[in-house]
Amino acid sequence: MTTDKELFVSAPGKVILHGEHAVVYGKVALAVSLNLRTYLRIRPCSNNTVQVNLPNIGAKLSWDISELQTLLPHFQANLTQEPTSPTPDHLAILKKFAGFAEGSIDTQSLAVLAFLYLYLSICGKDLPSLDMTVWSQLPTGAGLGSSAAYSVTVATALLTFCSRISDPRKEKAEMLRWMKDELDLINRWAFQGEKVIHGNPSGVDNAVATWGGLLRYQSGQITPLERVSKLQIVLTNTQVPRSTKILVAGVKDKLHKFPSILEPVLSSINAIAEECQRVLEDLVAGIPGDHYSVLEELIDINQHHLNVIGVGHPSLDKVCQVTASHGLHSKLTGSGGGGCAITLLRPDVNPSTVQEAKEKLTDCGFQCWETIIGAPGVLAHSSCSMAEDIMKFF
Ligand SMILES: Nc1ncnc2c1ncn2[C@@H]1O[C@H](COP(=O)(O)OP(=O)(O)O)[C@@H](O)[C@H]1O
Ligand SMILES: C[C@@](O)(CCOP(=O)(O)O)CC(=O)O
Ligand SMILES: [Mg+2]
Repeated sequence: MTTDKELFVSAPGKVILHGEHAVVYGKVALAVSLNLRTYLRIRPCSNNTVQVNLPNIGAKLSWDISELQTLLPHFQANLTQEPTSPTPDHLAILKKFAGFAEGSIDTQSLAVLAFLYLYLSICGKDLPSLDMTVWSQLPTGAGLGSSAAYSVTVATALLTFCSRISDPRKEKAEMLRWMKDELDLINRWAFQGEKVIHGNPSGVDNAVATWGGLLRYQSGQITPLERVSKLQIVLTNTQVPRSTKILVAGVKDKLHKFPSILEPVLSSINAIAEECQRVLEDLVAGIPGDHYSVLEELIDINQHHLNVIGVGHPSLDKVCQVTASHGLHSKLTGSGGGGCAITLLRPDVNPSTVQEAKEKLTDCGFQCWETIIGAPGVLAHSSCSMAEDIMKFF
């Protein structure tokens, strides 16, 4: 257990350029981290309780260690070094313990279950008394990977707190990060947290939140794409709430109902992601070509495919119409069904065109902002290095 009083960790949200939903079925996804982060503070308590404060979802809970210890017999297998998957029995036990009625689980309660699962699995040898607060710059449930940033910060904090990985603050390094093998362990535990929240996640979201930057992801294979050009995008939040778990389940049902119709669509989405990577690499290599026209066409085709698999929404169609009327191309990002869309900006785009499109989108009740992509993955922070405008939430 770390001796220092309190530890801060943070992890970025993400946008998926191409490959959402198809990546759940082993296809390629291209995803990039955002400069919006989730922050977590963890500190030891001396009152034999575990206190969890989640202001973004209005949850504040506390349990006695003695109560939590009654659950340990069900988590013995988890005490191995290897991250273990939550089973239906684990989730039923945790729902009952947390007082959540079976079947009535809203996505917000899933955060509590994910914490309990990770706490009992990672710290099970000697349950520590602790106080944890998580606050995020990311809108939750909007397709920006808030669940993954949450799972990565919780896994990182618990692994560091229980000395399962090193405490980077002791290394006095410039950027407080972990070694590759420790980041890999963080990512694999965070994936277990995503399984509680998403049901059947691909792992792309927690990979981006852990490693940061732009990466290619396919069936657990993570390929950082440092040598590709940075894209300028506008993020639009339709503010339409939705649950990734429900949307991912819906695609699974449709795929089982129409396999010969849906499988070619998923394969086409895979080809779009591959072609996008090729174009981005040509861009950075200075190979001549109308690269941005191709990138725009890929965005349009993929958006139509995402509608076909059932994860579109009228609000997302509206974003596409408004931006298209300004010569810009957009697609949903993340699980869809509302949430966020991305719009590609050409380097030579007229700033007034972008401003007009953003004003029209705002008039539709959407929230939109230009964003910087490629932020670092999970980081540790000393209290004194935390920005004041973040610290006010802790
Ligand atoms: N800052 C946070 N605090 C607490 N829970 C969070 C936070 N961010 C995300 N979550 C959990 O993740 C859920 C949203 O996950 P999901 O439906 O996958 O949407 P997305 O990952 O696109 O934001 C929330 O309902 C909550 O359970
Ligand atoms: C739809 C999916 O491909 C991405 C989900 O992203 P988000 O939770 O909506 O940010 C699911 C997954 O890859 O786990
Ligand atoms: Mg999610």
